[in-house]
Amino acid sequence: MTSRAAVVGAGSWGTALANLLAGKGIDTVMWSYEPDVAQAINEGHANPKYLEGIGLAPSLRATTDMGEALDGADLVLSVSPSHVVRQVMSQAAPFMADGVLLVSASKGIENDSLLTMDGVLAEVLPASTAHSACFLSGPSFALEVGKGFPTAVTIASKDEDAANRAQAAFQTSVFRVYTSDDVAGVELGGSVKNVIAIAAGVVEGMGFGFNTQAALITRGLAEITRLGQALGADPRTLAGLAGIGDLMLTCMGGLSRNRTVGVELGRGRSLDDILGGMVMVAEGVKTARSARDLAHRTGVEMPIVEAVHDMLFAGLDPRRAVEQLMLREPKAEH
Ligand SMILES: NC(=O)c1ccc[n+]([C@@H]2O[C@H](COP(=O)([O-])OP(=O)(O)OC[C@H]3O[C@@H](n4cnc5c(N)ncnc54)[C@H](O)[C@@H]3O)[C@@H](O)[C@H]2O)c1
Ligand SMILES: O=P(O)(O)OC[C@H](O)CO
Repeated sequence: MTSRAAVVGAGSWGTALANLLAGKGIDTVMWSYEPDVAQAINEGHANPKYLEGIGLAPSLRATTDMGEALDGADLVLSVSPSHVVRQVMSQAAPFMADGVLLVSASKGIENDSLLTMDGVLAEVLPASTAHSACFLSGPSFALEVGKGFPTAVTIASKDEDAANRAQAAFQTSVFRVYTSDDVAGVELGGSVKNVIAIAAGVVEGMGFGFNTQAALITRGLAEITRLGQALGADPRTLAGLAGIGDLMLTCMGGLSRNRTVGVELGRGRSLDDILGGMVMVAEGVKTARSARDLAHRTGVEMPIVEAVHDMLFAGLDPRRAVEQLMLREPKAEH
């Protein structure tokens, strides 16, 4: 049973999950990159920068000292933006005790290495810790978890006992946790849906309607499933919470940062301008590069991912992108 948790990352998701653990009576300490965030959590029991309007458990503490955050922890939650996970968890590794339960809740594919977080963590953590690592994903806006809205997620691990322990640590009456042994499916579903959500936002920003959204979500899932299968994922995972579940939430939910980036792109704003005005991370932007590169490497056709990449990084006009997708060579659906 988990008695002491360290949450490495004090953004929206780290704060919501740390608050959930602390609310269960687990002694929980967060590591924050930003001193003002740690101060707000310790003194105001709130994180207004990343989780506005949510009061936090008074027992929840935060520090910028990694050793202090990890001291005595039997569960470590890695929940930084994916492009800094390698660096942050390398810093955390020397403070992690043998046999610690490592849970990762970040969603993304690293540029260049093209690794999802399981691959990144395997390179920076001891083999035994990485082998039993768990990956939490599914349709879960931090703000709604913070408000206690009923939510369901999947935790995948190659180690069944570790998955069961992580399930027990996070399960509450409003946070239902399923287990899975399909790490690849859970990781790829959670990462590539962010790229499709940017496309869904573009469609919204251009003023199109439900027909276009439904087509995009369905064909987006086909791309995710094709890539997943090429990389060893179980297609049933992609038909579950970490696949279609999270894809629907992120493509349709107004709280999504990725969808918001797309809406603004569709309205004609430049990427630099959009990102310059955002405090939080939109993982789909960097993952668009990685997903496109993975598609090329595996020979998997991913035209929506390709279009998002080109709108973000190659100046493709959204109107032209839609036209190109609609006028691809006619084909059978499956
Ligand atoms: N927010 C959500 O609703 C949600 C839900 C599920 C999964 N996730 C995933 O959780 C991960 C974390 O996202 P978030 O939403 O909590 O982040 P966020 O955008 O709310 O906050 C960004 C965090 O990154 C930190 N940071 C910035 N630069 C850093 C650096 N150089 N080194 C270390 N830390 C740095 C900031 O201090 C802050 O804690 C992402 O992979 C995201 O996809 C988020
Ligand atoms: O706000 P987004 O787009 O980063 O999505 C957050 C979560 O991944 C939803 O499950």
